[in-house]
Amino acid sequence: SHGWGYGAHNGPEKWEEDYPVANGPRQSPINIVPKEAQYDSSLKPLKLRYDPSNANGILNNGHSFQVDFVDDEDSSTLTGGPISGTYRLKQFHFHWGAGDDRGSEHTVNGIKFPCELHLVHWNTSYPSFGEAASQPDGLAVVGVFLKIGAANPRLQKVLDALEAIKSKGKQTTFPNFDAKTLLPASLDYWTYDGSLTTPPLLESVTWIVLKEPISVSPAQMAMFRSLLFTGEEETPCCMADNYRPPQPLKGRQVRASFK
Ligand SMILES: CN[C@@H]1CN(c2cccc(OC)c2)S(=O)(=O)c2sc(S(N)(=O)=O)cc21
Ligand SMILES: [Zn+2]
Repeated sequence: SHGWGYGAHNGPEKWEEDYPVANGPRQSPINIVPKEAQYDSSLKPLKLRYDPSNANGILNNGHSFQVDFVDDEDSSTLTGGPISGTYRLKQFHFHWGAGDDRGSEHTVNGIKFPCELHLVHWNTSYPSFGEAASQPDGLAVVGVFLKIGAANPRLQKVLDALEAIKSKGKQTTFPNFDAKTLLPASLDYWTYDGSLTTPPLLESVTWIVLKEPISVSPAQMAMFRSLLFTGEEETPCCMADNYRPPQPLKGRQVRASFK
């Protein structure tokens, strides 16, 4: 089937054909220009409380891989920051490049990072994730940049699971993982109103992009790139360059939690 993807025939330039919201007023990702971000002293500190026992499984969904969390209680939550109420952690996943010069979705002053982590949360004022995903304040995604440096031992635990989910549709159990260990020391962030960066591109995301990156080594980047977009029966195609480029700001304001 001609599902969406990141290739020449089904990639980001083609998504508008099936998802016209691709040209909407609050699309993501964007290029962040720190000098143009407005410091907002009313922004609260981010509060991320994750219970490692909520970690459930790890899945190759053919676009990225995601670690899914049990989200039927308020045990792994995001509160504070730019949002009001309580949002539950549903999954985290990554976007990365075939080379270290690209891979992130958000950029900073036009700079691309080799990888970007997204922690997806949904607003518990709605009855379910699916309901929340269609509301303007339904989702909150925390974005964390990865930059080339020393090997990241906390990330390694995730990467060690990838050989079991090499091809599309494969999944395995992934118990007892503390997603907080993937966060940098500083929770300073930029925030703006945006969308999912993959189809269905719903304009329901409050983006919270952390200023401080975490490290990843070249060998660890190679492990991301060892995954396949393709299923076991198909001609193998390495999973990489699974990022949407920055979208027009269309008058939106980016706020900073820090001076
Ligand atoms: C494939 N899309 C990912 C999976 N999801 C998904 C799956 C089905 C329906 C749906 O919307 C109703 C969303 S998701 O909401 O967990 C997210 S968030 C997100 S990102 N890059 O903007 O952080 C990518 C995806
Ligand atoms: Zn993402």
